[in-house]
Amino acid sequence: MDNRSVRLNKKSNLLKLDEYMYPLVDTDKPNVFRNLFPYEEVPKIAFNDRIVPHEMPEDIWITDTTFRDGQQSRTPYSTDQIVHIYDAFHRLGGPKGIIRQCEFFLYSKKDKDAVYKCMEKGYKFPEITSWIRASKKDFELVKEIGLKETGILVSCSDYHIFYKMKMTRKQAMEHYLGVVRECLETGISPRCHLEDITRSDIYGFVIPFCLELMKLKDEYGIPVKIRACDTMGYGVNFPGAVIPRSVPGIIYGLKEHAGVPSELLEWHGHNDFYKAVNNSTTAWLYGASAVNSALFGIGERTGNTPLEAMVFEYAQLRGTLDGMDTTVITELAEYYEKEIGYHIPERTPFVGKNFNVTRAGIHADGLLKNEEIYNIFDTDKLLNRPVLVAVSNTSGLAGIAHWINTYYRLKGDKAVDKKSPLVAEVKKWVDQEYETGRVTAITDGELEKVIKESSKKLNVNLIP
Ligand SMILES: CC(C)C(=O)C(=O)O
Repeated sequence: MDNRSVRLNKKSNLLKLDEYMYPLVDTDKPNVFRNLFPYEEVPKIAFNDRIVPHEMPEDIWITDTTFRDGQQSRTPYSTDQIVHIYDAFHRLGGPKGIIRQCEFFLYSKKDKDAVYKCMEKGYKFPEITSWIRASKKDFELVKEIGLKETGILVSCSDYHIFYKMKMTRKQAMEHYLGVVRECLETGISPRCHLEDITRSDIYGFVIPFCLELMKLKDEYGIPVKIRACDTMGYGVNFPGAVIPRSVPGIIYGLKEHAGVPSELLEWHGHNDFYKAVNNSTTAWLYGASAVNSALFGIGERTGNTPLEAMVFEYAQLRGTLDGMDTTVITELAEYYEKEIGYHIPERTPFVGKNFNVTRAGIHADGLLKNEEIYNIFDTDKLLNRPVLVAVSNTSGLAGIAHWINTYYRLKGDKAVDKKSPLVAEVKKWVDQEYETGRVTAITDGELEKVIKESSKKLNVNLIP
């Protein structure tokens, strides 16, 4: 006789044997997956060829950690800067709140001031949420400020449990459940940050732990969120890769075996292996409603999933921007460069100075005939960034005129053409440069200088 109990799978409406109820596997020694992470060698990606089905939730959204993970890795923002960026996120995310939440530290007076000032805006989105030390006093503080949810660190790999916390899995789980219960007792919804999930024992620790968390959710009738943190960027999205590195495998396990509903499931990625964006999109595709990100990817070490990238991933997967105003991304990039003094690397997609600049003569020639040939989309319309053709020995008068018009945003009767004396003067300088043996590209700064000098010489005032 088979004594295992049965439970209803809400999705398929079929009764399933509780063989999928995973007990905690307490161990004496940490499982550090030496086969995948030999430390003195490059980590390995192994396959078992188990294929996980796609299951993108009906609603997906982006959450932001610019003021938490982002700030951890750079000079803190001033209160005014935080309020400015929060305001921009509100406009960028649009009325449907695709940028759903922003998380804030609550440690210092400055942190709290920023929260109060952002709350004063009265915006529905992004919701303001917090990150605190997991203590009763701090839960009370969250409540006092008037927030509904807080992040709590529940590191889940044996690297953290054994080496950092010096605990066993059982002790760690009991400790975390006690903290989560305390949080729920205060009436605050906990967001459990499962740090280092891509090096953790998914079926021996993560799933049994999340099953307990879901029980607490039901007991208190308060949402308990699971944030799967790929702390070291080890996650991969290749079909058939093994857990704990497989993003589809982790999301599948959390949903199907721990019973975490999509709307309580969030992915938090890091970019150590250049995979942050793809892994986050993969988390959406396999059933997490939320992906956590930071503006321009600014976060610990190589950074987090860039928020602006997920805006464009959203639009590509959904076929609509759903009310997001993408031109705010360009405003934010200018604000970072001019007001915050943060230099965005030139080749950064969507925001770098050169992201839509064509340099090669042959490409520039195509672009001048029809910009769609070498531009990813209408970057002028969507990002307020007209496509730019860099000036070189092959530019010709038309290329130089195009550069001047786009760089200085001259339109209509203000625009110059190839008959303009200013254009001829600049071309004279460019030709001289290459005739005297120059082999490098001409920079924007050099052109600005020549244009300024030529305008003065010709006594024209075309440039704003
Ligand atoms: C500290 C934790 C929550 C984190 O940000 C991460 O795992 O990346």
